[in-house]
Amino acid sequence: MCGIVGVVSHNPVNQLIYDALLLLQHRGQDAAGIATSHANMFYMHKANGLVRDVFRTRNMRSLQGNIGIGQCRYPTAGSASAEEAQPFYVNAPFGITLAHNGNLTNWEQLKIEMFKNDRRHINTSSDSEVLLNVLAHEIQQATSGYSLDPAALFKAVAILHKRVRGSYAVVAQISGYGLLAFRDPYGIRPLCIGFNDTDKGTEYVVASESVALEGLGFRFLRDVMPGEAIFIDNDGQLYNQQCAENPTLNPCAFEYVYFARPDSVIDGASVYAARLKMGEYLADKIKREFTAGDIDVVMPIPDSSRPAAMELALKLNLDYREGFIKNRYIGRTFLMPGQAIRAKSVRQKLNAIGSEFKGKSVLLVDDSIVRGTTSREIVQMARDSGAKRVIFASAAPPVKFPNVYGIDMPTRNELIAYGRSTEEVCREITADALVYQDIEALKRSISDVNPALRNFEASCFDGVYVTGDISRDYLDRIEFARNNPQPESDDAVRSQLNLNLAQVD
Ligand SMILES: O=P(O)(O)OC[C@H]1O[C@H](OP(=O)(O)OP(=O)(O)O)[C@H](O)[C@@H]1O
Ligand SMILES: NC(=O)CC[C@H](N)C(=O)O
Ligand SMILES: [Mg+2]
Repeated sequence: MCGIVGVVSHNPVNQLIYDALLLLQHRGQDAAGIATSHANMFYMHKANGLVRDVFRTRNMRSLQGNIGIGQCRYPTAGSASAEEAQPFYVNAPFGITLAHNGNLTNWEQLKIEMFKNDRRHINTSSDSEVLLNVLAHEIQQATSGYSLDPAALFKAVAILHKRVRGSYAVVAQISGYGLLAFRDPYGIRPLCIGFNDTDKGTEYVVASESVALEGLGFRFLRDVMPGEAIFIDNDGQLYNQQCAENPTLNPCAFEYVYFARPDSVIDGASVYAARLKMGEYLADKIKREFTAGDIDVVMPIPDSSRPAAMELALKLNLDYREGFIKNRYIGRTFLMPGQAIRAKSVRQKLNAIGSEFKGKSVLLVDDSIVRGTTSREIVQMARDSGAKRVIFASAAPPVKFPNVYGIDMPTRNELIAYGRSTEEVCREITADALVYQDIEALKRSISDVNPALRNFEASCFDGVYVTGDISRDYLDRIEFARNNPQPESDDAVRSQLNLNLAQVD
């Protein structure tokens, strides 16, 4: 669930892109990169690590130009090696750099096609490098002569939509021309546009979340529509075109549950308001399943569950207390690579305030339970602190199915709710009782905020894959690949694990 940003300005963009990446850091903690362009030259710096660690003053100085793109990465395909940090670059046609949020489901097939038919060599196992090469090839095909116009770019994106499967929100920079941005025809991953009027003319930002626009002092213009492409030329002129034949909007429900920042608005729905609604619907269910007196106090598991837990407590007329304090220097554990570091980080990240638990029946609320890493540790911490009874509630339904659209959970067995009933999950996390949100209530939580949103990509909850091309065979294959990693990518993952352990030690 990477964060991407593209800026076209009348002034240098390096600091703007850096600031936007800091605001999108919660979407990807593994690697970060920026590519700018000036006088037909690209300047790029990317590496493994958090944004604040990747860019030194000397790197920032070298990133010249009034146009550029950036990305913070949470790997879902290929490996976590620095070679697969983004943006990616190809030198022809024109010179293109690209940053991608999402996950392609036919990238292996495309990689073979690219080599056999299009004579393009792809040097990593990143789906995003494949995506860039498809784009480059189609721009080459759509262009006649030496110059490029928006119509040719839109034609290239239209053909790309036909070749590429999966989810993709993209920003790409074309040397000497401008910034191209587009979103897959199902609108799975978010992408929005912001603008700022200056005395030199309008400048634009395209970013994964509206929080990045606001943080830069830009105003929200609109979301990029599913299948739509936007082109902003170097002079700041904006062009747009619908490039898909049957676009439909199916935003990822997990963005609203966990990934996005609560202060973002995605596809017209405030993430914060949706999380409050999740708390409200979950409270209704708890009211049905418990009697007054069963619960003394409601506590959130920081950070992401806070709005839901707060609203739930309000609806149940119960005390809301902060029983766990988060270490602000530890990142999001779910996004960390490998189970060992995730488990270690939960204890480093959260610490209980003993007095809040002693002799009480506590209702712990989290936004979701995925692998159960957090909930297992937290229930134990509550008990160690003297809780009389520990009830756990999840503002999202059980996560039972692999995700193939940009959340790194390709194997069923890693999901604690796979093949288990609610009672069995409850036993696994050693809670006294467990309540999950219902899937319909989750969807309603988002639709209530924006009634125009009726369809969602919610495959990890309901097993429905909106792109329609995900077979049982495909799921078995990605599961096998994850359980039997190639020796090279094994090394890359190990070195990344060490790097992340060094960060948290
Ligand atoms: O069942 P699990 O596999 O543990 O995954 C779910 C947990 O991971 C996330 O927290 P995270 O620490 O990533 O980030 P947060 O601070 O935004 O809550 C999420 O909010 C849950 O707490
Ligand atoms: N989470 C994402 O958006 C990942 C982008 C891309 N699939 C990668 O692995 O780099
Ligand atoms: Mg959490």
